Amino acid sequence: MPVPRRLFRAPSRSLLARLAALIALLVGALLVWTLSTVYEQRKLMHRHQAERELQTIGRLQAQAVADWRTSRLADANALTDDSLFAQAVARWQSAPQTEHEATAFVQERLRILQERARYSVVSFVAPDGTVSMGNSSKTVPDAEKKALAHAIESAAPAIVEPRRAPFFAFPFFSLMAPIFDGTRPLGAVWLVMDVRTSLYPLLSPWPTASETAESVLVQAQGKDALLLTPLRRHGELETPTVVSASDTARPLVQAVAGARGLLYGRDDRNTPVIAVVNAIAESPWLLVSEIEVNEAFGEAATRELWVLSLPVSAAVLIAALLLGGWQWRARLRESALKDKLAQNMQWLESAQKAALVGYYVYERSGDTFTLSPMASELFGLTPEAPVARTQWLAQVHPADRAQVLAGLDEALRERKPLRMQYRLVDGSQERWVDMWGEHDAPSANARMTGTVQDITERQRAEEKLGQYRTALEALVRQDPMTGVANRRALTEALTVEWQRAARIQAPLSVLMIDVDHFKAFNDRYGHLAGDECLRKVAKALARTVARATDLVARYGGEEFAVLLPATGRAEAQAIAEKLRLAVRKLAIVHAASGVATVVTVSIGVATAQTKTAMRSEELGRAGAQANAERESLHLIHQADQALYAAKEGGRDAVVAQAEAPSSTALVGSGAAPDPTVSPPPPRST
Ligand SMILES: Nc1nc2c(ncn2[C@@H]2O[C@H](COP(=O)(O)OP(=O)(O)OP(=O)(O)O)[C@@H](O)[C@H]2O)c(=O)[nH]1
Repeated sequence: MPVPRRLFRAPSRSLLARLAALIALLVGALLVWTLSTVYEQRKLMHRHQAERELQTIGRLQAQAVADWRTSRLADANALTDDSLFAQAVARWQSAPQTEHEATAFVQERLRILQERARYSVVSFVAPDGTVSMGNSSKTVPDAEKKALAHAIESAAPAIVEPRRAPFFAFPFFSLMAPIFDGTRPLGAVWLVMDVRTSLYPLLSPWPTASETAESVLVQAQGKDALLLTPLRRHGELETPTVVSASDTARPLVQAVAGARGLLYGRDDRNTPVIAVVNAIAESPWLLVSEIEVNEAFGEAATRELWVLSLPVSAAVLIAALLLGGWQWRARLRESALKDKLAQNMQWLESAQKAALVGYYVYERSGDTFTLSPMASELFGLTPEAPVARTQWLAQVHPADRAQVLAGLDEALRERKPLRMQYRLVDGSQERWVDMWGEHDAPSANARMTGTVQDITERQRAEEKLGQYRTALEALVRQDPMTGVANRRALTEALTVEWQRAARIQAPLSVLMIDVDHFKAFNDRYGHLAGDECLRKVAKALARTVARATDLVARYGGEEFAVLLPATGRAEAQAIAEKLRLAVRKLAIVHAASGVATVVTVSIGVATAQTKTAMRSEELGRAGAQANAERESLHLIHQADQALYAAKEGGRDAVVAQAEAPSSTALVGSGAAPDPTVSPPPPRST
């Protein structure tokens, strides 16, 4: 029955593996995309956070600087607005030698101011710039002189921006607080503050221990930026430091140019920085707070990268573990399969040994056989080494070699399955093998694989069985008492011979032989003697018929029949006569016979002149068989009638059936021709 084709075919393993790889790739890409998006968002968040922090710091520092500056101005204003102090100064100036009280008052006031507000220098400076009181006695520097003049002129404190000057060993910030006696300028109080301990600390507080964050105060000098406080990396300002306006990338320059708030730029080392610019209220100062971009959120970005790479690493680790596990499982399965295969091979080997079956591979390219151990044992060759065709052929029985070689060549040439049985030479013995072979799929190097089985025992058993069968068949067709053929054998043989005779248009004769007065013989000599008599008669008959194709049969009781193929009427009669005489010659005493003193036989002869072969063929195979059986019986009947006539004629005689008036009457119609003698009366028994 044809196997129905499956509508759905299970996908192959390689397709599944490719699909899994594609899905893994897509999942990986999605994961990377998600993580990179999250990373970018978090990076932005950190940037905003850093920017906010910087803005807050800048604002706080600017406020502190503004407060500081306001305080200084407040101190100066307080002096300028202090009329008592101005009067005391006026008195002191008018009579410095005598106005001790005024002098002391001025000195005390200045001392208190210095100690309270921690000024480095608090001196009174005459309008010409000479320090006339306090812990200095020199002329103030030029900048202070200018400020003094400006302060007197504007009647308000004047500021000299922070700087370093040879007058002091430290960078300082100074104010000139003008003192007036009414409208007359008396001079000014010079307030000097060491900015290292007062102003600088206001610029240094950062919430984190930053390495690159710094704040610097700048002031416009034309279009350039003048540094009022030092850059952290550059140390103390020894000389006025000016950053050129051409250096537009620097936040300091951008601040001077008017930029405020948050901006990005590069520092003097061209390192990207983020800066915030705050103007100091009521002053020309600008506070620029900056930090390297990398420090502001580079680390956070790196940290984020690390954090976000964790899921990726975990995924990769899990994937690696899964892959490893899968590989491990595959290895285990492979090893289990190998064990199973080895076991199966062992079983196969054992089964092959038990069944005496081996297998082989025949490589056409090299004309070699590779034999399994069992096959090698069968052929008596070395196992597992390729065997040349000639070597293999040498093991085949010489009588079978040509046929075996032709069979193999034909199978190879016509790509047919191989099937042959042949003998092998096994020392002095012969062994039979059954060899099967199938071709592999078409390829350049044609291969044939197959089995070879030792069938010697089977062959022997079959031979024996054949012998038994033949013997049995002979027994079935043999009369056990006399040893000649029985009635069944006669009937079969007669049908066959009749057909042959009809085919070759040869005559066929049948003799019916009956022992005369055998009842009387039995009665006289007993049944055992009767049996012996029958055996002797049968032997005599069998001995007397000449040809191998003649068949002597015991038809029943004391009656025998002889089938004489290709024997005409006259010849049959002659043979019948010889048989009759042969029985007589036995000389078996029969005192009770009314015919003779010895046992005699009567013989009826019937001959079929088969001119009807054509007609028989026309009947067809089954019809011819039935016709043959019918005509055979008819022939026997005719012989029997002739025998009857012989008995009637006095016994110990041969009577032939009468010549047939026409051949058709004999074979086709079933109507029996008349015998030469008139119909005999029933035989006496
Ligand atoms: N001993 C012995 N007798 C047999 C055997 N078969 C048949 N008979 C006997 O053969 C005898 C045949 O007798 P009948 O048929 O009357 O014929 P007949 O006495 O031979 O007389 P005719 O045939 O007329 O000459 C019978 O008595 C049978 O019992 C056998 O196998 N052995």
